This record gives sequence, C-alpha cells and structure tokens, in this order.
Amino acid sequence: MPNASLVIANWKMNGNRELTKTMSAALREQLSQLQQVKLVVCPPFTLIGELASQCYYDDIAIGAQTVSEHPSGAFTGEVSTAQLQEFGVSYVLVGHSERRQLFSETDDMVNEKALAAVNAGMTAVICVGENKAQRDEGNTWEVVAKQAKAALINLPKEKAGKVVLAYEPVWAIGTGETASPEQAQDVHAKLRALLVEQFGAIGEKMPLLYGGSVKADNAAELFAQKDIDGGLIGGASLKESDFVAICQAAQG
Ligand SMILES: O=C(CO)COP(=O)(O)O
Repeated sequence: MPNASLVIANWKMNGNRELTKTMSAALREQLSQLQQVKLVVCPPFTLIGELASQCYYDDIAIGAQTVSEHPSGAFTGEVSTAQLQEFGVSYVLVGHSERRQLFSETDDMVNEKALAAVNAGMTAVICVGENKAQRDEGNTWEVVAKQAKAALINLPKEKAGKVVLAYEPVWAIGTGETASPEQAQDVHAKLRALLVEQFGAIGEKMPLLYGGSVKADNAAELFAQKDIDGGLIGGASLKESDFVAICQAAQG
C-alpha cells in the first residue's frame, strides 16, 4: 500500500495566473480526502503571491524553486529567504539538477542554500541524482552520496525536521523514462542509511522523495516502496487531473 506523506509540484518555468487558480481549486476540492499527504506547490517566483492568496486558508504549502544563499544585498536577480517568507513560502527546492547543470550551482552553493533555508525556518528540499553516463558506469551511489553528504554539511540534528531529500535521477527527468520502483528504492534505502548516520533515529522519519517522470499511472508503485515517502513532480504537476491523481496515489 502506498503511504506517501509529501507530494511537491515543481512547475519549473511553466504556468500562469490562471493555473494558480485552477490548480488551487482542484487541490482544495480534494483536501478532505488527502489528509495524510502534505501538498506543496512550487510555482515560478512571479506566481508565488497569487498562489499564496489562493491557498491562504488551505493546508496547501507554497514552495520556491530556489533561493539565494545570501540574506540581502547586490545580487541582481536573486531572492532571499526573508523575501519568500513574506509571501508565506515555507518550502524551497535546493540543488535541483537543472540549477546544477544550467546555472552552475556547485555542491558548496547547494549546502549554503540549504543552510540559509533551514536557518530561516523553511524546509529545504535537497535534490540529488546521477546522470545517465554516471549510472551506466556504475557510479550512481558514489555520485548521489557525494551530493547528499556535501549538501548536509553543518546541518545540525535539531534542524533535521526541516530537511527533505529528493532523489531525482537526471536521466528520468522530463524524459518519460522513470526509474523502476526497485532502482529508486535501492538508492532511497542507501539515502535512508546516510540520514540515520548523520541525524540518528530521526533520520528514519525524514521524508525521501522520488522525482523523475512520475505520472498518474506509475505513482502508486513508486510510493509503495518502503523508503519512498512521496514525490517531486514536474510535468505531471501542470495538469490538475494528473496532479490530483498522483496525490490520490500517495494517499493510497
Ligand atoms: O524535475 C522534476 C521535478 O523536480 C521531475 O520532472 P518530471 O516529472 O517532468 O520528469
């Protein structure tokens, strides 16, 4: 039985004001059926205010897709934790593979952003994942472990409740090629052990999300895996019926 507890929509650079309305309405309609699942929507920065106003009275959390590691200052184009919090943002994606690849975010920057987020009281959703060549060469765990360990440096135990890890194999993102439930579980089990090593018993409870071509028709079997606690959803989070179906699969 799936027993996922957290489903996060990552709209990437998609969506408009209309989608914030239709999506929040669709989710609101389902909320009473989805009581075990925490729902988070991460729209582009410009839509955060609009979405927050739609979701104000609901149990739908707002997330950002990235955040500056700096508190304020001359960082043109960047947005700080405090600026996000002013709009009710409580989650932030950190180190998404598209940020790492297209915007040259390094492991050090990912760590600084994660620290900035949790120190501000936000939940950091730290993304890790190998590319196709790394998997083919048998280096999946080496790559994922290096990213995860680097991202978690200096994160104290008392902040563990504000940390989520998302395993997103790069080769599965936006490709329609999903990791099999077994492939995903294999990495998640190792990530679980890594969390327990760093944070102790609370590591058993920290959410581990899978992302990469999660769809309405494959979500349930992924969420049924022991160490898969939910999903980080890209393309399928842009259509109300698809995203609602994935949330329902999480509820089980
Ligand atoms: O990158 C992702 C979520 O952050 C996954 O994207 P897709 O669901 O479109 O593969």
